[in-house]
Amino acid sequence: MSSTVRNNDELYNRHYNILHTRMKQFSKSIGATSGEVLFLGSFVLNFMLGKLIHVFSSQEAVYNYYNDKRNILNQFFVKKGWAWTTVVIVVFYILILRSKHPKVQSQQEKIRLLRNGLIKYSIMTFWWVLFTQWCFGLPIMDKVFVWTGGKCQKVAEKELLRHFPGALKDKFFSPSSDGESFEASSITSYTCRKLKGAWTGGHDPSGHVFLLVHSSLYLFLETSQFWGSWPSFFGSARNLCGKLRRVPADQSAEPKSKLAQVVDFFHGTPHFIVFLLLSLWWFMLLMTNIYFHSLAEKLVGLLFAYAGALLVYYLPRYLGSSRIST
Ligand SMILES: CCCCCCCC/C=C\CCCCCCCC(=O)SCCNC(=O)CCNC(=O)[C@H](O)C(C)(C)COP(=O)(O)O
Ligand SMILES: Nc1ncnc2c1ncn2[C@@H]1O[C@H](COP(=O)(O)O)[C@@H](OP(=O)(O)O)[C@H]1O
Repeated sequence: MSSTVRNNDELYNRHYNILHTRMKQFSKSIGATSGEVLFLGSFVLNFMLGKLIHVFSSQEAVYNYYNDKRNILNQFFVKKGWAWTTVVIVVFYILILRSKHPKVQSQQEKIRLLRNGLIKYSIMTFWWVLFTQWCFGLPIMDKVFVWTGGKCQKVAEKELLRHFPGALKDKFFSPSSDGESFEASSITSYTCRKLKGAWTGGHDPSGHVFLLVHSSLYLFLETSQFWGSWPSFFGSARNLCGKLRRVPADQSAEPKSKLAQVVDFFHGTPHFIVFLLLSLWWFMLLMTNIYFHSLAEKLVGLLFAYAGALLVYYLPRYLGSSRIST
């Protein structure tokens, strides 16, 4: 080996060790593992990557299928994002309970796991509801918008009469200064969209950024307690691909159907389904970061998503609570 290559290797190892030690120190100081710090940080990376792509892409690349709000990934997955997250966590728990994982052997362990899982799911669901759906009136994201001067404007009278008949119209809406349309500051963004109004004038935190980061943090922090290692994860995936491609040597023996092999794989690797959804959420977050909202609005969505995970997963660790242990 030449001395230049050896020097480079030594330099690389030294830098790697410094980075590794710093990372460990930082993780320890905030009560998280190195993997968690990387995962939490990946959303900031996504944010910066989105900005860079937006700035450096040509117009043709900036306008495409993924910034069409009607694209199927947005309408069928993200817009029902909490429901998909719920489906995945339920399937994950079923697989873990059936997998004879060393952490869930006895009946007592299973009950404790389910109880803790349900408590954390309920709090995370409640936080999602408060931010995006309802918070003793308007959801938090819409409250922020209205408090910063935002309104639902340019609502045509025809639309209004269709959805707000009679006295309801006067309760919520007043005529705009243009004299041709109506406006309101106490209806949700959802209602405004239904009325084909313009949701403008305030700081509008990104619901998409919130939902995608909130769901990802929940799935990651909830399932990481059962994580094995990357080599075994990829090993299982490679193994499955090999089995699906291979023609059985003994043609006379009853071969396992491909479907049965895939089912076996999901049983043995319950994290795979979580991995799939996390990949989709990360990709859709990148699309939101490239094409939608202002930087500040996305940052507020991100901070509210971090807040939920801090409350449910890090605060108990910090307080040394044993009631909702992860
Ligand atoms: C130990 C196991 C723990 C898991 C326990 C699970 C228990 C489940 C219990 C029973 C199952 C019942 C079935 C429940 C179904 C799931 C509940 C839901 O999530 S229903 C709501 C689905 N809706 C969504 O997902 C909507 C997501 N969309 C939004 O929040 C917003 O559209 C937006 C923030 C993405 C954007 O807002 P916009 O205004 O810009 O469109
Ligand atoms: N990744 C994505 N793909 C497609 N549309 C997206 C998107 N992220 C955000 N949007 C759209 O951008 C708008 C603002 O999103 P949000 O406030 O939730 O961050 C929403 O439009 P609509 O409300 O008209 O559906 C939403 O559908």
